[in-house]
Amino acid sequence: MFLSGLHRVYAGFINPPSAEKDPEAIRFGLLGASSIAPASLITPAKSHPDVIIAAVAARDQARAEASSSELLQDPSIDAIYIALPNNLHYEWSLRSIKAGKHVLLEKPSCSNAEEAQALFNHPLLKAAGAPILLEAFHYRFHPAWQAFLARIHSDPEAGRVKNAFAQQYLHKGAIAENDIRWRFDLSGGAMMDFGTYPLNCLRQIFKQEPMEVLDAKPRSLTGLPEIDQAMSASYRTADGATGKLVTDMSASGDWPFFPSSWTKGLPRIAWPKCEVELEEHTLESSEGQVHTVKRNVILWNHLAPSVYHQIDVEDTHVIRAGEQVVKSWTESKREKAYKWPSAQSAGEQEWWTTYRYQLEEFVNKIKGRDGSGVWVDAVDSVEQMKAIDATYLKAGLKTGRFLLIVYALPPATSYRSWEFFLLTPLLRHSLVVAAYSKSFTPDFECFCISLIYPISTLTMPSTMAPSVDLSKRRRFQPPITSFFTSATEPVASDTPAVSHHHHYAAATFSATPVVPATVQSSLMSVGMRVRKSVAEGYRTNLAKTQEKVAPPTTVTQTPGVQPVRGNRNHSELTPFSGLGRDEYLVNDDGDAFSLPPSSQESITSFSGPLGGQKRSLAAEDIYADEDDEYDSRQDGSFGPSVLSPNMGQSRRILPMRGSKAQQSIVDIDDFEEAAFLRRREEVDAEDVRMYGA
Ligand SMILES: NC(=O)C1=CN([C@@H]2O[C@H](COP(=O)(O)OP(=O)(O)OC[C@H]3O[C@@H](n4cnc5c(N)ncnc54)[C@H](OP(=O)(O)O)[C@@H]3O)[C@@H](O)[C@H]2O)C=CC1
Ligand SMILES: O=C1OC[C@@H](O)[C@H](O)[C@H]1O
Repeated sequence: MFLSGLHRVYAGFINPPSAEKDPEAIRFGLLGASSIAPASLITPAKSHPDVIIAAVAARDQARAEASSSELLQDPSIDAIYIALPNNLHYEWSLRSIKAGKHVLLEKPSCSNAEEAQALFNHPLLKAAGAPILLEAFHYRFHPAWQAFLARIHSDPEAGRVKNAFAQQYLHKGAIAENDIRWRFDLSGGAMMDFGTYPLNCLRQIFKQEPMEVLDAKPRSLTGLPEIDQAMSASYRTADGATGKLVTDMSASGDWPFFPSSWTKGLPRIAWPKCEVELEEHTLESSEGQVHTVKRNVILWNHLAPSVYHQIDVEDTHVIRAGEQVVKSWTESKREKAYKWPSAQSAGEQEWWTTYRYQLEEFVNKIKGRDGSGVWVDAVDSVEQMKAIDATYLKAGLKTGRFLLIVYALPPATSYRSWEFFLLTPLLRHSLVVAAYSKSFTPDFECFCISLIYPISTLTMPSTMAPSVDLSKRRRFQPPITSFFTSATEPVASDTPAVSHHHHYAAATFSATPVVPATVQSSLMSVGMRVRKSVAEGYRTNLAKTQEKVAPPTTVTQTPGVQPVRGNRNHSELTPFSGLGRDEYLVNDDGDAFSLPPSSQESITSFSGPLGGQKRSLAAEDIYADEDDEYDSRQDGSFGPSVLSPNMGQSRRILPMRGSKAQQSIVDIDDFEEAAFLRRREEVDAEDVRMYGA
C-alpha cells in the first residue's frame, strides 16, 4: 500500500510517463509563471496526448517566452491557463475569451460575484463554437470526490442531507508573508483561497442555492484586518440542512494525543475532510415492520486524493414494529476510488492527480468528447462567488465594495483664504457626506472627495454616469487620473500600445474628458491635500504636504509626447523584481482617519513607467445599492454614521440616530455622478466601440 502510494506521488506529481502528442493537440499558453502551474498543468500535460504547453508569459522578460498580449494574439495558441493573482482573473479571462481562446481559470474564478456574473454570462460564451471556460475546481474531477457524492445522493441508503462539515487547513508558516494570498488588493484572503474548497464541498453536498450564512467568524491577519487568515462559517439551506466550514491557512496547535499547552504555536497538520450526516430514512416497510437506515459519510483528503484518501461510510439500520425496536445494527465500510468504476475516461491511471483528471475533462469538452460527465458550469461558478461574498459580508470583513463620492464646492473665490477657509469646508463636507453615505450603505466603505471646481467645468458626458446597481469586491477599476487628459498632451491614438509587453497591463482605454492642465493639477493637488490633511490631523501646510506628493504623470506629461496607454492603466502590474511583492504589508495603525493603505498611492503609484500595483481607492470600487442597504437597516435608525478611526480597514460604524426628515439636509443624490466612476463593463464596451474588440 505504501509503495503504491509512493508510485502515485512519483508518477502523478514528479515524473509521469510522456505521451506522444497528437498533431491536433491543444496548445496551451500560460499567463504567469505561477508556483502552481507545474503541478496543475505542466506535469499533467506531459502524459496527455492532446495537450502541449506551448508558451509561458511572465512579467519578467527573462522568464517569459512571450508577453501576455503576444500570447493572446498568437493564433497557434488554443487555450490559456490563468493562474494569476485573483484580482486579475476576471480581466484576463475576458481578454482571453475575446481573443477566442479556451480558458482554464484558477479558483476563485473572480474577485466577486458581479465579476463572475459578467464573465460567465458573457455573450461570447453563448455563441456556437464558443470558447470553453472552466473554473479549475480540480478536486471535483477525481473519482474519489464523485464516489463520496454518490454515497450521499445516489445510494438507496442515502436519506436527505441533515448536516455537513468541511475543513481545510494549511499549517502555520506554509505561506510566506508577502504571498499574494495575504494581499487585499490582489483579492487575497482565506475564503478566497483555501476556504473556497470547503465552501464548494458544502455546496456540492447540499445541492441547494443559496445557502443562508448563519454565522461567519474570521481571524484576520495581524495588521491587516481586511485579510482573513482563517474563517469558520455556518450555513443553512432552505430545507433546514446545516453546514459548517473551517479553514485556516496558518493553523497551529491542537495536535492529537498531546496536551494543547505543549503544542500551542506549533504548526498544525490536518487532512482536508468532509463529513456528512444524512437523515434517517425508510428502506422498506412490510408486515407491520419498518426498516430505516441512517448514514454518515466521511471523505478524508478531497484535495489530493491521488496521494491517499478514504471514504468511510457508516449505516445504522433499525427495524421497528411500531415504536418497538426489533433489530438494529451498523454497517461500516471503507472505500477508495483512484479510478472510475467503469472506464469513463480512456486510459486513466491510479496515479492521475485531480489536475490530470481535470485536464482530461477540459480537453474532452473542447474536443466534444463525452468524458466522465464531471464539469463545473457557469451557474456553479457564479453561485460559488456569491457564497464567498455572502460569507465575507456575514463576517463583517471589509468587502472591498467602495462608494466614492466626488463633488464640487463653489469656486475658491468665495472663500477668503485658501489656507484656512478652503480646507475646512472641504474636509467637513467630505466627512459628512461619506458618513451619511455610509449610513445608507453599511456594506460599503464610503469616501468622499470635495473639489473646488464646479463640476460643469469638467464637461463630463452624461452618458458616462456609472450604474449604481453594481457592487464590487476587490474590484478592477481605472485610476482616477486615467480619465483626465491634459490639454497640452495629445489625445492617444487608437494604435494599441505594445511597449508594455511582459506585464498584464490591461489595454482598456477610455475616452477622457480634456481638462486644462492647470485645472487638472489643481484638481489633483486639492484632492490630495484634503486626503492628506485628514490623515495628518487637519494640517494645512501646503508646502509640506505637496512635497510628499509626487504629481501624477498625466499632469507632468511632456507636451507633444505620446502617452503610453498601458502605463495609465488600472491593472498594470509591477515587474517581477519583487517590487509588488515586498512592498506590501502596509499598516495604517495609529493613523486615525487615514484612508485605506492605497489611497495616496492610487494617484502617485502609476507615475513610474511600470505602473502602480496597489489597490487604488480613488480608482476603486464605487458602487452602491443604496435602496437595498437602506431597507436592510435593522434598528430603524436613519441618518449619518460616524466612521470609526479605522475606517479604511474595518466596517465599524457609530450610527447617529434621527428621523429621515431631519437628516435630509445632505442628499448624496444631489451630486452628479462623475464619469470616472464607470463600471468596468462600460469601459470595455466603450473600448470596443472606439478601438474595436
Ligand atoms: N488549483 C490549485 O490547486 C491552486 C490554485 N491556485 C490559484 O492559482 C493562482 C496563482 O497562485 P500561485 O501559483 O500560488 O501564485 P504565484 O504567486 O506563485 O503566481 C502568480 C503569478 O501571477 C503573476 N502575477 C501577476 N501580477 C502579480 C502580482 N501583482 N503579484 C504577484 N504575482 C503576480 C506572476 O507571474 P510572473 O511573475 O511570472 O509574471 C506570478 O507568477 C491563484 O489564483 C490561486 O488561487 C494556487 C495554488 C493551488
Ligand atoms: O488552491 C490551492 O490549493 C493548494 C494550496 O496550497 C493553495 O494555497 C491553494 O491556493
